[in-house]
Amino acid sequence: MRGLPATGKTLISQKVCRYLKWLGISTKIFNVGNYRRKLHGAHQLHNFFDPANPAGERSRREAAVEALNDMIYWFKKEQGVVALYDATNSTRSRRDMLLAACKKHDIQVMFIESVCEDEALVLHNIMSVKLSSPDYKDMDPEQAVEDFKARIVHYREAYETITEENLTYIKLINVGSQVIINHIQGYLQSRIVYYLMNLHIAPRSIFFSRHGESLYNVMGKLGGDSELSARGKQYAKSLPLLIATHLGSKQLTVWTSTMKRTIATAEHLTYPKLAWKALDELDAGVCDGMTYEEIEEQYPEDFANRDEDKFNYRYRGGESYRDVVLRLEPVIMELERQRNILIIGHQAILRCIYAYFMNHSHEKLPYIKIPLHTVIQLTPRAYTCEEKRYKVDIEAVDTHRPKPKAGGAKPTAEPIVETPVEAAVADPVERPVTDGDKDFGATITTTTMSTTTFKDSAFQRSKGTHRSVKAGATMEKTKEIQSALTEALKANSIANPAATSPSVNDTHTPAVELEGETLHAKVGDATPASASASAHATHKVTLGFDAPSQESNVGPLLDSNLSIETKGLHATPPMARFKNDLQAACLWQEGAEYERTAGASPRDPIMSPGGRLLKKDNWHFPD
Ligand SMILES: O=P(O)(O)OC[C@H]1O[C@@](CO)(OP(=O)(O)O)[C@@H](O)[C@@H]1O
Repeated sequence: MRGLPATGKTLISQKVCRYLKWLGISTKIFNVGNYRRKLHGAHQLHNFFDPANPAGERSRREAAVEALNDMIYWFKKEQGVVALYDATNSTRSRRDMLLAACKKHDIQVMFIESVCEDEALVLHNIMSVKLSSPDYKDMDPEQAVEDFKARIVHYREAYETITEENLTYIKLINVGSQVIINHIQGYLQSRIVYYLMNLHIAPRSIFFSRHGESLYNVMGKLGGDSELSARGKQYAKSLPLLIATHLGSKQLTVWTSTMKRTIATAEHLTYPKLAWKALDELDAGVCDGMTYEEIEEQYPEDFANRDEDKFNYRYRGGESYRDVVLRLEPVIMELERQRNILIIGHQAILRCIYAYFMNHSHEKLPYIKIPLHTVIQLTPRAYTCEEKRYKVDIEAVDTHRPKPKAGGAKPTAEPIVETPVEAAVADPVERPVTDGDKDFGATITTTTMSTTTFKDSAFQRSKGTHRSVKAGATMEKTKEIQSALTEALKANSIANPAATSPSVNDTHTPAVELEGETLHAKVGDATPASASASAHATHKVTLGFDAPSQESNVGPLLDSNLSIETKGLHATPPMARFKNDLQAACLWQEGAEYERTAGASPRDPIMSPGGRLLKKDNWHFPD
């Protein structure tokens, strides 16, 4: 970070950190102010920061060096991916020190400079965050403001803005009203730039509500696309008054998913509406339309795996919470850009979005309580979000399944994350449907979002560090299997010189295809080969990747030609959801084995019990 005191550096650091961690990228803030307070005590008055005060200068440099050392240690020893070095870094000499240390340890540096010429904004920042800092604890507020202003003057005397053309930087002028970017390279840097360009500090609230109770909720079934129950419809009618009570006359846009239950819940709201495909509920794949009990009975191993690591567990033919986070990334970007928004969504979806704003870990995220018939209002404050919950007095089933206790015991009644209801709203009031309301059905538009594909090498590495131990073990096992397979395929290739070549679309496309009973694979540098397998046998399906190009440098975690076998994994079969998504392949976990039914037409669509079309159309899962 770079910038004079009270220009929003800490706020920016915290937001970037929260965003990257939510995406699963190992990120940490190193705040030099905290090191200074620890080494030299809080309560330092403005002359400590005077560039003409050599003792102060030495002490401040000492704090900067300590923070820098810790940061480098974190990169090296804890496999950190993005560190936010939060300090003014206002002089060229401090910048040079930082650059030299990072270069020595092969760390790329991107400067984020915040320039704020708006005096009123700086004063607001001093009042809202600086006065509550330990630096001014027990000091008269007026005196504290004066002291802080004098501190800014000292920094301004020595301030040297970045002008070096060879440095990577983004300058945010007056909270992004002007943005200058220089030498931005790679996926992560451009993602951060895009994120920063979307931020604003205008006051606003984000409201969340699940759809009204659905018929499937009443039956305890997951997913599907069912209608609202009678109580759910009643909740939909109560929403306009509830929202108006807490929003007043401010403008609002309503976002729904493309599923019937969220669209029906928004029916009586007279604000502009938008239906996002990206907001559709977590896809439970073959379990879509089942109850938890049915899943436990029919897929006991999967059921246990999900309880063990709910964030990473991916339903057969469906999604994991991790997949959903990635799919929601464009929604988060848009939310940051927008003002007042009401999202009418689903349990899993709202957990992911709520976790982003409230900074919850991936472990806690899938257990966050988002009850039916409750509106949650989040209002961003200086470094946090203020939360209010309004529970509507219309009964609804409880769909929250808490994390089971270790040792296979039944779920505890205690959720991991539960926010108390802070405010309740009066009884819902029915309002007659007006002509204006009816028109809104037609104004709903559908935006189809595609899954984000990550290509940045640092990101790939960070995903690797988040693989569970099990997944790591799988990678090891995979290498063994790969070499055995290589041998088998080579032998087959010699025995069968007419073997056909697999189709390879790009460098990250799995170079293995199943055709009828034949597995085509490209292994190593060997000529593409094919291997036959006998009918009715359980097939081991192997994914192969072309060697990553030099530039993409996916690092040591993904060897070229690494294959991943689905036996022992419960991931989506290859070439289904993430055809070109290398990182998704790294996240597969262990689970049950797939079987392929010989003779089933590869083109026969397979529907989930809840009526969702399963995407891997040539696969059959054991009953
Ligand atoms: O991840 P878990 O806790 O199973 O919750 C997700 C489930 O919540 C449900 C309800 O059980 O969401 P919703 O009714 O909000 O669409 C299911 O559709 C979905 O599969």
